[in-house]
Amino acid sequence: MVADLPANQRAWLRDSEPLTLHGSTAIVEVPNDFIRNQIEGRLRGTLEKSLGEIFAGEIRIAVTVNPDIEVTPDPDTQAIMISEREIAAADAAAAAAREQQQSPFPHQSVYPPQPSFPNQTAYPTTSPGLIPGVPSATGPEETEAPEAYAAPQASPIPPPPPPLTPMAPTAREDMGPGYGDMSTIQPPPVAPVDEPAPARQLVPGPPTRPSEPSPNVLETRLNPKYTFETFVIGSSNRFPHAAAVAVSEAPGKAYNPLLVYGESGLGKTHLLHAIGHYVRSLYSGAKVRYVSSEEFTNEFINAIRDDRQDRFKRRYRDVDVLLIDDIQFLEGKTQTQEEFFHTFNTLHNANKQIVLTSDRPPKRLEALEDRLRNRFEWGLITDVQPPDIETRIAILRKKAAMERLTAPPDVLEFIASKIQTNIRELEGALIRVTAFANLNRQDVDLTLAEIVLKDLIPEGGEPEITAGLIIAQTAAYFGLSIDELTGPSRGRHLVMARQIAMYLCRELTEDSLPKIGKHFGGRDHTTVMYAERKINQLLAERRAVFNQVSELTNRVKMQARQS
Ligand SMILES: Nc1ncnc2c1ncn2[C@@H]1O[C@H](COP(=O)(O)OP(=O)(O)OP(=O)(O)O)[C@@H](O)[C@H]1O
Repeated sequence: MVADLPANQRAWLRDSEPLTLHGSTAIVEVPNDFIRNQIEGRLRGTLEKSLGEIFAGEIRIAVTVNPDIEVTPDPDTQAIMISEREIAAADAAAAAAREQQQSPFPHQSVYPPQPSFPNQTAYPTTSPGLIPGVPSATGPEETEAPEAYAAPQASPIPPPPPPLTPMAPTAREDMGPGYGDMSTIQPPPVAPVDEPAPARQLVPGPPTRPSEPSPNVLETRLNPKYTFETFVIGSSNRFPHAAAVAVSEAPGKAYNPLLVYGESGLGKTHLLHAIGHYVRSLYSGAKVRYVSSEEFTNEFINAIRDDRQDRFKRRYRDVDVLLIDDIQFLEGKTQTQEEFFHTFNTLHNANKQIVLTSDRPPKRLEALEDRLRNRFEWGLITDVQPPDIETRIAILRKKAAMERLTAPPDVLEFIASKIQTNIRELEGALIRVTAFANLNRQDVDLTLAEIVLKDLIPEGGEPEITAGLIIAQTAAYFGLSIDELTGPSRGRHLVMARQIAMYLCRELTEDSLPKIGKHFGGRDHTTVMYAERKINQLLAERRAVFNQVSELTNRVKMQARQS
């Protein structure tokens, strides 16, 4: 099939190297952005079909740029048009490859090569963590201040990667010395761009010092705890982790977009934030923006309402890395999809990195426009799976060390054996067990863990729990009306009840932070984050809170089973 390609298209493959086959994704390295764009824009379908036939199954291509690959010069003409001799040689090579059912790439004799991944282990040994500046809610008034993170701490930095090239080089420059006159090549189809992204170059540099907050540090809204350093790698997430590291080290070059999908609580958001931190630690001044697609939608609606679309556009198009969480929420929202389509095009055309997460692969995002779904498939798609028991134990161990929670290995193993899918629940169980021990001035042991987890994990499977049920039960438990619980009042008693209800929504439902905020009178997602963190902390400090949370959990679960 490759032999049937026009000569200029075969030229793009000539210097491409198949790197590894991971599941159904074939990773291909190319020397520069131009060739990547050509392969992604024009050859993807052909190559995927060809590989699909060879491997007798569906194969996706992910193209990454490796500037170390030498572009082979054409010795005769120094032009893109390949000579008859080369065509014949390429044909012969391709035919041989076909015969051997090996590689569709003209210059590769063995496919797939040994599994490997670029830059897999290189990430900072010290987190470029940001310091949380969260206010405490001790006064009579509710503290609903959104999470505000101060400047990053100075930390040792890894050796800087090579500078990123400015985006949008001319095709001629980008093809390298061997291609000579490019006039015969048609540029790849370029998506419409509303506004060009500013041409800025990311320069590797030292991390920002705390005394010198970088201009956009508050804008990034990254959770300081979600770094690569705190991310436990196991077989369930090795590939998405490696891909996340690769895009952080070479934003806009490695895979663009990178899309990570998987079920709730498996670390997708953690990876997004980790990319943000790592990019910021490697490239000083890099503009990184994290947003959930629900917030994107809300901000877009507000921008239209307030007639501030220009500001909105600038906010999302003038970035080096856009991290967008839970894109499934764009489904069915036509106008927001339209806006995101243009945002995506502007960034992608400018070689700015886009990373997306979703609860499903793009193919299954049925209520998404084809053109958007199609773009999501341009780069690398990878999934996170539920962790195996070893990874679950390692996550608990790390969490215990980070939060200074003492729990012996048999207890960690017990918790890990009981909670098998959602890592958020896994962490929640550890916090509850250690909090219970703390309140009773007891050591954490298996008997205690069994008691606590018995309440948490009922026999006979999990009933479906909704935010509405939690709100109704919490209101009744505290003698409040639902309107009071979800309304604007900030009396101390109300605030605690509301924060417990938010915490339970986070623990017992799969609703996202913005969605939970919506259930509580349209509060911001950062208010929900704050409530979750505060109740987690109070569980270990105040017996009353522990008891209230435990009793309410039981009531909610019992009610859910009955309905
Ligand atoms: N591999 C991991 N190592 C350490 N912690 C992890 C790992 N995976 C997930 N976690 C932790 O589990 C919790 C849930 O993860 P996260 O919020 O990233 O999940 P998610 O896939 O984005 O879920 P959702 O789709 O519901 O938003 C977080 O506290 C996160 O730090």
